[in-house]
Amino acid sequence: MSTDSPLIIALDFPSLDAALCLADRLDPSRCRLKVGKELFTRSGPDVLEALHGRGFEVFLDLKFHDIPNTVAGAVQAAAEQGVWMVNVHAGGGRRMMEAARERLERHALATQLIAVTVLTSMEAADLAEVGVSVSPAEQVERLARLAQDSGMHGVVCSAQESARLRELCGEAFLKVTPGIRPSFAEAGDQRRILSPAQAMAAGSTHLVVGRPVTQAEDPMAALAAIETELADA
Ligand SMILES: O=C(O)c1cc(=O)[nH]c(=O)n1[C@@H]1O[C@H](COP(=O)(O)O)[C@@H](O)[C@H]1O
Repeated sequence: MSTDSPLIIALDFPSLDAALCLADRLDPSRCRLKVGKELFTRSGPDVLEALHGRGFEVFLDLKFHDIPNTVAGAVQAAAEQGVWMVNVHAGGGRRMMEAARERLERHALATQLIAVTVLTSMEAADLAEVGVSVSPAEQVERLARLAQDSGMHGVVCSAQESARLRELCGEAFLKVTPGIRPSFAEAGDQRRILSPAQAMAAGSTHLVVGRPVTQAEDPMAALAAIETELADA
């Protein structure tokens, strides 16, 4: 089932059972689901089959970062399992991203391919420690431009950078933004955060929301509260 909703719920769970328990409380016409490293490492492709079988579109968030041939093969493997979206790290460079895009095209695979810029948990001091002396915003701009030049459909960035990337890369270039905190949620380990309504106003095309929904007593009510915040904006 395809949905118009910008919401992607991050299924960050340690087991297939726990993930499906949450998925069964959500509605594929109102959100997509994201499968990340912990869940995929534990469950393998079974989780993709189970979620597709329930009608969800799936973002496989494994943030591939390796030599071009290895990443191209991994992206092809993800796309052949029917995922809606897959990601790589823009820091892997132009040749890596181009190889991934070419591989999808060669096999006529329609999966959305996006690149992570600077993780939303990172701030200037974290970048400085890994030898990047510019601000997170500047580094995001640089990597987003490179990602677009390398044929990516969009990027993962903080919603705080969406407005600038809309100017720089256009409306159609996807801006998938984690670090979303509705009014009822805590920041936790995220650093560069915005509310759902602020993120959409800034030009985010998709909002990744994890704990505010998955840890809620009533996840569907939390999702509905986010929809209300978006509708009232
Ligand atoms: O690629 C991602 O999805 C991602 C990139 C990023 O920069 N920051 C980030 O938080 N994420 C993911 O987005 C989700 C955010 O979850 P919450 O912080 O619980 O809302 C997690 O699954 C992260 O792995």
